[in-house]
Amino acid sequence: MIESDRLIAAEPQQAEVHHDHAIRPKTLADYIGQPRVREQLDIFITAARGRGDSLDHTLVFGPPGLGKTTLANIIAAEMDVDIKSTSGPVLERAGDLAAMLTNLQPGDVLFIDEIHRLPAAVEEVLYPAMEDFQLDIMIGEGPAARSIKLDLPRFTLVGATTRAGLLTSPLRDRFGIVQRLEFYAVDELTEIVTRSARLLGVGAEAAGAAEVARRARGTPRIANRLLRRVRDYAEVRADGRLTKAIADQALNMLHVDSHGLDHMDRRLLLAMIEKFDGGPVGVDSLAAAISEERDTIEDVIEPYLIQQGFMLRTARGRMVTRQAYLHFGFAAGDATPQTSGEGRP
Ligand SMILES: Nc1ncnc2c1ncn2[C@@H]1O[C@H](COP(=O)(O)OP(=O)(O)OP(=O)(O)O)[C@@H](O)[C@H]1O
Ligand SMILES: [Mg+2]
Repeated sequence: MIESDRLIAAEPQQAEVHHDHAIRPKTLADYIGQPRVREQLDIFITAARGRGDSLDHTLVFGPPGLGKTTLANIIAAEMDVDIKSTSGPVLERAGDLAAMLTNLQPGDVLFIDEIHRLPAAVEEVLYPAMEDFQLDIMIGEGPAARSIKLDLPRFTLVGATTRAGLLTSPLRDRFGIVQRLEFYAVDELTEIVTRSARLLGVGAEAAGAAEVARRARGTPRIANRLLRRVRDYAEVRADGRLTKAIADQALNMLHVDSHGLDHMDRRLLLAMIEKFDGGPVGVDSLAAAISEERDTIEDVIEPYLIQQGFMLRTARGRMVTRQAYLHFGFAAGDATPQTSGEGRP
């Protein structure tokens, strides 16, 4: 699991859930960035609505905090239907899914988060439901067991996952629309920070918002979290305005470096440099070396480091890049520090 004190953890933290309500975008027009996803969904939604049809089943995948749940809610709002939400690990038995399915109204969105964690027996119930809008389920056990078939209303399944690669192919194939969310560019995150600051009533200068955005690991959830911490700092140490200098001081105090890397990122990269000579190293050895779960490395830590060019995934294992050596003040390929590189933990 993620250490709960990880400021830039991409997972939501308890207290954030209700803060989020105020700043979570509710329409496609308010959803910043992801231009390709927005354009496609806009077309598909407009077309489905024009035909009076439900939207095709939609799979959304991408690293934590990039806006999958937000998008599921937006799809329902834009289709003007209700959304019923659940998640893979919660649906333990076929009956749990049957209860959700029989509760749907025509056109409704059924949102299943972490859909890669659906138990196999539950997933099998989903196939005919998605394809033919039929519920086909066994009830009871032994000689008294019988199978029942029920017609379901046409509904839209929206599935979200951080790891599309873990989906079985029969499940994946049943989604008519597949959207991949990308890390956000700094200017997009700047827009998100500016919007959130306005909704939270924080006076933000453009350069201040940009500084928060630069250090947010390409992730809106982290941008919003850093904004709240910087606001605290600005209120206590200054006049409450978010300026570049205040953002800089606050984020340095919080040990978020100029690339948005935190101690987890630094531990991972430094372990590769110092213990494995830069790699290649298998992900399991790496997980053991930094006492992290393999899943956390694969889902949460490494996608951004790879996207930013600090490390690579190769057939022989993970490797750090020249850029990672330089970031920590090493000469490339040499694990002896040359200068006081930034942000050594
Ligand atoms: N495109 C966006 N524009 C503005 N804000 C966004 C956008 N995407 C996400 N956010 C903000 O980031 C927060 C996190 O997004 P969300 O909860 O949808 O992420 P997620 O992909 O579902 O994460 P997880 O994998 O942890 O479930 C949202 O509450 C919202 O405030
Ligand atoms: Mg989510």
